[in-house]
Amino acid sequence: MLDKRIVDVRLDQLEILKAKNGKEHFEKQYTMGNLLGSGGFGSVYSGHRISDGQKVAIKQISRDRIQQWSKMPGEVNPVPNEIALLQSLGGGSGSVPGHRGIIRMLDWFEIPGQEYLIVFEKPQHCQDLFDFITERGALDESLARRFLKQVIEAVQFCHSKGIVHRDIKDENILVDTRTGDIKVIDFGSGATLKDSMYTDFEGTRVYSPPEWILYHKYHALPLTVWSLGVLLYDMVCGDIPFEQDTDIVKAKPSFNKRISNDCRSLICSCLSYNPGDRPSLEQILQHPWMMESSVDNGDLQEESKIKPSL
Ligand SMILES: Nc1ncnc2c1ncn2[C@@H]1O[C@H](COP(=O)(O)OP(=O)(O)OP(=O)(O)O)[C@@H](O)[C@H]1O
Repeated sequence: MLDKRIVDVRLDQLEILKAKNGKEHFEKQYTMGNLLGSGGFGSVYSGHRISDGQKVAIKQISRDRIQQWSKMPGEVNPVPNEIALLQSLGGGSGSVPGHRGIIRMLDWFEIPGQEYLIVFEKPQHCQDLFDFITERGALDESLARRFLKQVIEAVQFCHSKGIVHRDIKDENILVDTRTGDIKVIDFGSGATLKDSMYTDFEGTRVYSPPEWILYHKYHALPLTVWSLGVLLYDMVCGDIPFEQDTDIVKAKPSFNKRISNDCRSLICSCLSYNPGDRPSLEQILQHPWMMESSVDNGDLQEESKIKPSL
């Protein structure tokens, strides 16, 4: 005969599942609007929270696209790794304080057998950095510095929480076009930070370092720093430095724009062929180019006067 306590616990778990799961439960709280973007792992829609009208972004990930699952405290079933990482970074119902440079997960839902819906804050006046650069062309160095500094601070926060993003790139950075504040998004390729070697990678190949292309191995910090080098080049030159594997493994970016020697030296040191020759995040922040003064709290629209195309 079944122990009554076990039956009660199972029924409690069922109640939790019923409360958390299901499209109906989602639809009572949120509405879904236009497609904002889609990528390898899912589609992202705009939407709003019914209770207060707050604008949100809703990421829909179909179950069969999910590669990594995690056990999360308080959850009966494993959840997509992305949800577990976002929760550790202060999202969802967790009590961990978040970081202003990292997108906040507000909620998530499982649609059993089909998909997951992750609800994010949607900053006002935001545009991803890929579109921002596509519209404006290469950014001036002071704006690139301002963005890079914020990205590094967000990445440092992730590392302090034991998480590595592994897909830092322009498409995964949202810019508030009024204030110049940025938020890192898309932890779908992230992982727990460890000192040992990684042999799996779901990030973006053109942002990945020679050691991944050649040997399918890398350490978290040099991988991150390489991607920051690609990102900085992309911001100041208007496009990424390498398209082909053969160019990545040469690790010799050629510069099609006039940029300062200090900026060039920082890019080249992040894009060092040997992972051990790349600077740490702290060393990047101390680099002479990063130390140059820029209008840190300035209004982005003020700066945009330089480029009347906006
Ligand atoms: N919180 C958000 N607020 C506003 N826009 C967002 C938000 N999250 C994502 N987007 C938009 O949706 C796009 C895709 O988001 P995201 O990178 O998380 O999805 P993905 O399916 O993992 O994409 P990929 O596979 O290309 O990395 C982003 O580039 C951005 O333009």
